[in-house]
Amino acid sequence: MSATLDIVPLQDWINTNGKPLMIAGPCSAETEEQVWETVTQIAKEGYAHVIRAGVWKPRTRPGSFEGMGEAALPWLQAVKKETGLPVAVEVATPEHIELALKYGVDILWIGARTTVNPFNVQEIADALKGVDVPVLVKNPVNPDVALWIGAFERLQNAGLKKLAAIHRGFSNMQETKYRNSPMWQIALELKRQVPNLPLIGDPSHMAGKRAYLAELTQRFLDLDYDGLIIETHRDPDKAWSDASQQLTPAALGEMLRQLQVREPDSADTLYHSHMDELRAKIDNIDRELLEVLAARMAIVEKMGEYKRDNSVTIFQIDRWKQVHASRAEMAKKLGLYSDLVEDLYRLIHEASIRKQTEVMNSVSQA
Ligand SMILES: O=C(O)C(=O)C[C@]1(C(=O)O)C=C[C@@H](O)C=C1
Repeated sequence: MSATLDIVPLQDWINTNGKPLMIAGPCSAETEEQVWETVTQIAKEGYAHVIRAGVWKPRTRPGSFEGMGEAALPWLQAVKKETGLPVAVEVATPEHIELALKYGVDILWIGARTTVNPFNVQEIADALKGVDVPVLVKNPVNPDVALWIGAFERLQNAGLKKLAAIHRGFSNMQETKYRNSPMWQIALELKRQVPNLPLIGDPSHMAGKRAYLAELTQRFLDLDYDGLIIETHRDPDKAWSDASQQLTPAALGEMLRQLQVREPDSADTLYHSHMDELRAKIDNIDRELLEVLAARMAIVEKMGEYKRDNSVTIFQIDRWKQVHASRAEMAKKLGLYSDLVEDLYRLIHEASIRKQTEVMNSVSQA
């Protein structure tokens, strides 16, 4: 599947001089002074193209700081005037949109907990009809590419063309290294289905801890993301929200300087001729791989016919356990990722069962 969206390229609405878009700012706008100090330090560092700050905060449980609301918007207006940097805030309701636009907010984003709900997204889209403002959409908390794309389609139907996606990771049940699981394949699938949609990485919410910010940011850059949104606070440990994932504007500058920014392609012809050779090899290997898979499937089909004609069940647990275990052993010896081979055989087994079910439901030729 793929979706066609009419998107204004990122560089046409924000000039980053060809560099990845960098959105930085505190998790929440807490006080006028905190916003002022944090943003002046960011501006001094010189890496940010946009300032972010949470004004309305969706919190997991009631009772924690839920944002300063409208009172914080003039503070953002003031730092925008002082630094010349555009400002971005999260919106979740038509009222938020009305207020944000009233105070000259330049970029809006829709949070992960809002993207999950098509009713909310539709309300936001309706409120934005006729407004030419860039809107960034965070991935829904559950790993559902179609739901994420659906949010863009709703905004597009309302006439919005300055759109971008933010990958902040996905909620998980158990304790994991990162607060939100990256599930890179979901974001890459979004990019495959909507290639012209800019993709921005959010290492702060993905990591949940400042110690992991650098490695995640490097991953985003290596996967050729178009930008980053990172939380930074003048005094991170005293932040009113997300204290453990923020770092000072100077520390963020230091982190960014340590990163390797690689190019999406090379101008070197030697590089291209080597790559072409290697890609031709991969093309051949993939053809062989698929031919082997087709040969396996033909045997599976034959087995289905014998099972049908002898009234034997499709699923053969003992044989399957044996296949599973022996392939895992082979994978280990070959130095292959064990989860790759496990996933592969799960898919192969599913396909075998599907094929044999088709055979069972067909009439015997005998
Ligand atoms: O060995 C069988 O009975 C098969 O049908 C083949 C196969 C497989 O794909 O390897 C498929 C289904 C069974 O559950 C076990 C194994």
